[in-house]
Amino acid sequence: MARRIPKSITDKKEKTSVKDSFKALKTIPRFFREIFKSSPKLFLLNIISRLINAFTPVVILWVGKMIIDEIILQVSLEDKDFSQLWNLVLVEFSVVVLSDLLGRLINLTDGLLGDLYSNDSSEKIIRKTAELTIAQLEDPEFYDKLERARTQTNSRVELMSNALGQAESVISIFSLIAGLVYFEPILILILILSIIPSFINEAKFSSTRYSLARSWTAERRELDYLRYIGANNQTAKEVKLFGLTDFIAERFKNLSNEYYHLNKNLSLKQSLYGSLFNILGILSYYGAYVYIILRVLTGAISIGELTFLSGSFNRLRNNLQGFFSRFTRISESALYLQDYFDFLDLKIERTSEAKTPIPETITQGFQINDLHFAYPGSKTEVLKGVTFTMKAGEKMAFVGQNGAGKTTLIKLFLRFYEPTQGEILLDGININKFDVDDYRKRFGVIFQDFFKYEFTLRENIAVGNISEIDNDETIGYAASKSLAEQVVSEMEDGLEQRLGRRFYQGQELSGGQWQKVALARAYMKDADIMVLDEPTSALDAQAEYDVFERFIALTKGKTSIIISHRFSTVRMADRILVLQNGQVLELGTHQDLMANPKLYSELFKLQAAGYQ
Ligand SMILES: Nc1ncnc2c1ncn2[C@@H]1O[C@H](COP(=O)(O)OP(=O)(O)OP(=O)(O)O)[C@@H](O)[C@H]1O
Repeated sequence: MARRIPKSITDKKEKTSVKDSFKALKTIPRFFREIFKSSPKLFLLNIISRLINAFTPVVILWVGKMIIDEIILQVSLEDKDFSQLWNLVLVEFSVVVLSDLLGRLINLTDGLLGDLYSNDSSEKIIRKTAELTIAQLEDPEFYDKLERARTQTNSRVELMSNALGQAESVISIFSLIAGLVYFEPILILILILSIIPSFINEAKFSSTRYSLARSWTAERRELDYLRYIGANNQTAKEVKLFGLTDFIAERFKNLSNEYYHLNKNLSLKQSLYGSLFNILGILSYYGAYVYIILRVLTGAISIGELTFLSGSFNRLRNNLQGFFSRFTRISESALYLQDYFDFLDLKIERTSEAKTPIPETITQGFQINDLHFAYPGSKTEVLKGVTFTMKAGEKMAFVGQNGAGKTTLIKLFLRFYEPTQGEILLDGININKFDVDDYRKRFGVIFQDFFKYEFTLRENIAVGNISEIDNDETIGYAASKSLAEQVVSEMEDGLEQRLGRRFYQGQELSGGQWQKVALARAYMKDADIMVLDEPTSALDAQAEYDVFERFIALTKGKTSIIISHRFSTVRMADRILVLQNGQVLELGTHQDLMANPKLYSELFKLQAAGYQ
C-alpha cells in the first residue's frame, strides 16, 4: 500500500531557514521567565552552581600547570621542599571534588526544574485549550498547533538544560580564552577557523530537521491515531471482529517508514558532513600542539605552560564545539518553543465585548430569527433560515431525520458557534451580548455524544457542576432523577467506584448505565434551561418511561429542549419542531402535527406500526 509523500513536505512555504532558527531565539528570555516562575529557588541554585562550576576547568588546568612547574623545579633543586607541591595537589583535589558536587547539583536541579516546568506548561496548554472555541478546535490547522505545543514537552525540558548549560559554557570559554590570550593569542585564531564550518553545518541541518518534523505534524497525528485505534480496549472488539489489525498495522508501517526514511537520509548526511568537519577540528588541534611544542623547544614557554596550553586548547575546542552544537540544538528547540508560545498566544474569538446581564428569571423565552449556519470551512448550509419561538417554561422536542440539523441548532443555542446569519434572542436580547460562561451556566445539558470520563462515578456525575463535587445531597438527588442511583447501588465502591477499564479496579458500565450517569450531570444544577440530546437512546423501555416521568415532574415550569427519535418521548413535549434539511417543516403540538399529513405523522405511524 504505497503512500505518496505528503505535499506539505515538498511545499516551499513549509521550509524553515537558518534565519528562522535565529529569530526563534527571541523566545528564550520569555522561556527563562517561565522557568524562573516555576521555582525561583531552584532556578537561582542552578544558576549559581553553574556560575561557580564554569570556572573550575581553567582553575584545574592552571593548578596542573603549577604542579608540573613545581615538580620540575624541585627535581632541579638540591635542597628540596615538597610542601608547596602537596598543597597544590590538595587544591586540585578540592576543586575536582567541588566540580563533581556542583555537577550533581546542576543535574539534580535541572531534573527538578524540568519536571516542574513541564507540569506547568502542560497545565497552561489544558487551560488554553479550554479558552478556544469549538470551531477553533475543529479546525485542523489549530489542531496541528495544539499537537506541536503538546508533544514538544520533552524538547522544552531539553532546551532548558541546554540553554542553562550554554550560559555556563560561555563563562568557561571566556576563562579559558583569557589563559590562551595571555600566553599565545595566535592559538585563538586557529581555534575559531577550525570551528566555524562545523557550526554552519549544524545550523543548516537543524533547521532542515525542524522543517521536516513540522511539515509532518498532521501525519504524526495520524500515526498517533493509528497507534490509538490499533492498541486500545475501546476499539479492540471491532478490530478483532473485522480483522482490522493488518489494515491498521500496514497503514501505520507505511506512514512511519516514510518518515523514517526521510529522517534517516537527513541523519546520514548530517553525520557525514559532521565527521568531515570534525577531522578539520582534530587537524587544527594537532597544528596548535606542534606549535606549542616548538615554543617549548625554543625555550619560549615552560613544560607546565605546555600542559596548560595544550589542555586549554583541547578543552576550548571541545567547549566551543559543544557550544555551537548546543547552540544549534537550542535554536532548533526554540522553534518548537515558538510553536508553544504561538499556541498560548492564540487569539480567543470573543463574540461580543458588551456584557449585558442575563435576566434573573426568563420571562419571554427564546426567539430564533432566520437562522443560517454552515460549519467553518464548509460551504454547505446546515441550517437554512430557521425561525421559531420557544416560550419561557415551554417543553419543546426537536424531531427530524439524521443530519437534519437538530444538534447543530442546540450548538448554536449554547454558543459553540456563531450563526452565519440571523440571531437567537433570549427575552429580546441577542444571546451574544451575554457573558458566554454566565450564559452557559443557565443550561443543564446532556449531549448525544457525552464523554465517558474514566474517573469515579461521583466525578462523572459532578462534572455537571463541579463545584458541588463533595455535596452528597446534590449528587444523590441528580442520581435519583436520572436513575443513576441504581448504578451507584450496584457498584462495589458506590459513588467512589472508578469507571472504565483503563485504570486498576475500574468498572465498565453498559451503554444504558453510562447514559443514566451522564444524564445525572444535567440535574447537577438548578438550571433554567434543560437540553437533552437523545438522552434515552440506550435505555430500555421501562427506564426510558421512568426517566421521562421524572423529567416532566422535575422540569415543571422550566424551559427545555429534548431531541429524540422515540415518538413516545417526543409526544410528551408541549410543542414539537420538525426539522428537515435545515429548515422548519412543521411546528405544533402532537395533536396538531398528527392532524397534518406530513413527515411527523408519517414517522409516528411508521414507528407505532413497528411496535404492533
Ligand atoms: N462539527 C461539524 N463539522 C462539520 N459538519 C458537521 C459537524 N457536525 C455536524 N455536521 C454536519 O451537519 C449536518 C447536521 O448535523 P446534526 O448533528 O445537526 O444533525 P442531527 O439532526 O442532530 O442528526 P442526528 O439525528 O443524526 O443526530 C450533518 O450533515 C453533519 O454532517
